[in-house]
Amino acid sequence: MRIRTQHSTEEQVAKASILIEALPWLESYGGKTIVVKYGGNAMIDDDLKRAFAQDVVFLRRCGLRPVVVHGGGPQISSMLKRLGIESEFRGGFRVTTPQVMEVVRMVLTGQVGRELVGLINEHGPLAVGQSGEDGGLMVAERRTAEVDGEQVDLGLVGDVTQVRPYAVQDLIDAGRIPVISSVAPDVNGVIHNLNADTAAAAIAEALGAARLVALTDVEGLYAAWPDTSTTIAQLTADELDEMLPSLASGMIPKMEACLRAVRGGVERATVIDGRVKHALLLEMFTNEGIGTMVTADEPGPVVPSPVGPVQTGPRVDVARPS
Ligand SMILES: Nc1ncnc2c1ncn2[C@@H]1O[C@H](COP(=O)(O)OP(=O)(O)O)[C@@H](O)[C@H]1O
Ligand SMILES: CC(=O)N[C@@H](CCC(=O)OP(=O)(O)O)C(=O)O
Repeated sequence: MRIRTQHSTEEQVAKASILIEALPWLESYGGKTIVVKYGGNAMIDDDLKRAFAQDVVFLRRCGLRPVVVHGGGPQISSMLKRLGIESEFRGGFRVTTPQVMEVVRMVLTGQVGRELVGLINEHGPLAVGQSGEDGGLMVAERRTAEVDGEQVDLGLVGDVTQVRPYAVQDLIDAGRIPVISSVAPDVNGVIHNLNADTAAAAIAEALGAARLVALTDVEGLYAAWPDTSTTIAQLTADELDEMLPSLASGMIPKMEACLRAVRGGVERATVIDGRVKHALLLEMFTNEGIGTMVTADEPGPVVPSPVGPVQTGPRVDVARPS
């Protein structure tokens, strides 16, 4: 026998209304691909990592098609420190020598990716790890960064020029959750270090994802960083384009990635606070959402809608398998 704990009617209704608030969003996103970028700075707490894994599984079990693209900047920095290898960031990107590249590849694909796969798979055999190298997923091209008006060399840092999303699509179609690390070869097979936000945007675009959601360690995009009193809730691609030159450090690649995604056909790109437990569920299934949302220049209302992503034509070359 089990005695039922008594709750007030208000408590019961409050619980049910949370589920009911989620209903139109579940209907709207059912069957859609959602690319979630999990950043290194939001993945340093074990409790938060477990909650993140639960959220991703929740999306999949609700009929959405989540794909995780992960970073691991702090984890790379800590391994480099242990190995006594110097590294620096310029314009938000890590200057990557061949020696640093070996560590980046080892930490992202061999350590951070493995850990995320393990956490998701505590809920069932869902996650499959992939690097940008597997199945020729991404092709990189060496890039520079603008620092104080000048282009600086970053070493083996790449931008994404081509995505072959087929292996990822196969996994999604089979009910799996791809977990992708941000390294990729150039056309000569030389492995490059990709900023994970950049990789996530290119993959979201190539998959025709409805949403790109990037978890980070701030509330969203602050209007006048380093002042943190005002967080922008929503802005258009044009408004973001204007703000980009004034942005600092890690926000540069992150907001560039959001811009690229929405200009490439992703309906909305959002930066959310990964320090908040279950931030992903709050963003996906509540009316208010959290963080900063970037929309196309003439955004539709941010309400549940059964219409598919607006396709403005991919900026990355989506190669067909030969
Ligand atoms: N306008 C801004 N709004 C919010 N954060 C900013 C802004 N400009 C710079 N930042 C910095 O960018 C950081 C997020 O980028 P990054 O450290 O690369 O995150 P992640 O590891 O999650 O990819 C924040 O912690 C903050 O220090
Ligand atoms: C070129 C470049 O800077 N690459 C990043 C890759 C990892 C990453 O992007 O991790 P976060 O998402 O945790 O920042 C780096 O080496 O740190």
